[in-house]
Amino acid sequence: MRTLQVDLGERSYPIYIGGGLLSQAGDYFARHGLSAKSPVLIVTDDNVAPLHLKQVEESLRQAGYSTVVKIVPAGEKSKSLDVFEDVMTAAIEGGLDRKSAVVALGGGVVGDLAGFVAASYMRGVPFVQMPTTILAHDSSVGGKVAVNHRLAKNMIGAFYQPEMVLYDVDTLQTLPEREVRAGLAEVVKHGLIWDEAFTSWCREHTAELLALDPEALGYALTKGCEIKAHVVSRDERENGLRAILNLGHTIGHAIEAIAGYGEYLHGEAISIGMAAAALISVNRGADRSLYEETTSILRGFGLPTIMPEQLDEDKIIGAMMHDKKFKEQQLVFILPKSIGKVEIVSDVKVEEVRRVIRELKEEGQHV
Ligand SMILES: NC(=O)c1ccc[n+]([C@@H]2O[C@H](COP(=O)([O-])OP(=O)(O)OC[C@H]3O[C@@H](n4cnc5c(N)ncnc54)[C@H](O)[C@@H]3O)[C@@H](O)[C@H]2O)c1
Ligand SMILES: O=C(O)C(=O)C[C@@H](O)[C@H](O)[C@H](O)COP(=O)(O)O
Ligand SMILES: [Zn+2]
Repeated sequence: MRTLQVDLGERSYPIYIGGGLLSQAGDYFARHGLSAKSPVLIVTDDNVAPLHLKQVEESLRQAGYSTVVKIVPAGEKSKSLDVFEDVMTAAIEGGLDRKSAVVALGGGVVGDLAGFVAASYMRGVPFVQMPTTILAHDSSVGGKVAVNHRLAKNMIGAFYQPEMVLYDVDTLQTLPEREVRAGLAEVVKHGLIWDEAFTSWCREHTAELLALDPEALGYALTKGCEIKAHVVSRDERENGLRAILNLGHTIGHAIEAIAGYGEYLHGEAISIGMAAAALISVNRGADRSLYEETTSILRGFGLPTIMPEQLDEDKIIGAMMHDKKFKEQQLVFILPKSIGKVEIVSDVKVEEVRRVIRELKEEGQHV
């Protein structure tokens, strides 16, 4: 078991990464002083519930906690105000009080949704992340919680940090292959923004990661969490540095919104976005090898790097303008400088984006 720390100055919280952690949930709750006198709300989805809910409930019960469970439909569509209201209803009907904890047991969808409930219920109650996807090594750390609006991703949300992250990596063995690939996109992102050596390691261990080799996966997720924790610890509310975690997201979020939530998985959309960001850098003078290396790593994980023909250029641009990264009339892009290094750029012109959308569509015609 490894423990990392997110250090926010006034407070800090741990990320526990290891096997068998869900069946020790109750002990961790007690150790972190979470109240056993108030009911705990476990939010999960209908894929995760049959796999992992029982052990969490059992462990909490043994430690003296009573639980209320809300199971939401699996998938991105559950990051909505409607489902948010359903979870709130479960919290009120379940008698949660200000000392109650909300647990997110699942992937990034459940984490973002339950986190926003925790931030809002009675203006904020304790929150615990129990991630069960590879992608959630990213989403469970750092306190960004949100639901989507029809027009834009993560539009309604808050910064709300958990009490702890309990990452039981044993759960990952049941992930469908497409989710494994999509989750690894954020692992690769962490390498591309911060650590050239880790990016090379990911390339060299692609097969082990795709095969869910516990040792390789444990290393990659610890490294990914470490990079994320480090960045968030330096800039919790995205006043500067934290924006680098958005590599690939300017275009990626637009793809998710215009295609209809869930059509492209988050990891798939940001993979295309990372290819686009590298190509913008190349069009601005970087060596073409930057784009080629980036896309070859992503393709190695079976991730998409071309722009699907059916995605309308004007709609992508329109959706980008609704994103949080469009501010003061400027589009903020994270552009790679070299593998492992990025810069935050706010002078990317819409014409440059149109150009890469077309170029990435043309790439598709050659495959
Ligand atoms: N808050 C953040 O900082 C942050 C960071 C990255 C991504 N996100 C958000 O995270 C979301 C994507 O997260 P995700 O990819 O985990 O999606 P997800 O939560 O939809 O999970 C993916 C799928 O895997 C299933 N699943 C989950 N755990 C499983 C397991 N152990 N075994 C079998 N199936 C399992 C789920 O039911 C779902 O169908 C997006 O909404 C994205 O915007 C947020
Ligand atoms: O934690 C962050 O900061 C990130 O940007 C991580 C991203 O992977 C994640 O998808 C995040 O939800 C995007 O944030 P947003 O502010 O662009 O909605
Ligand atoms: Zn992301």
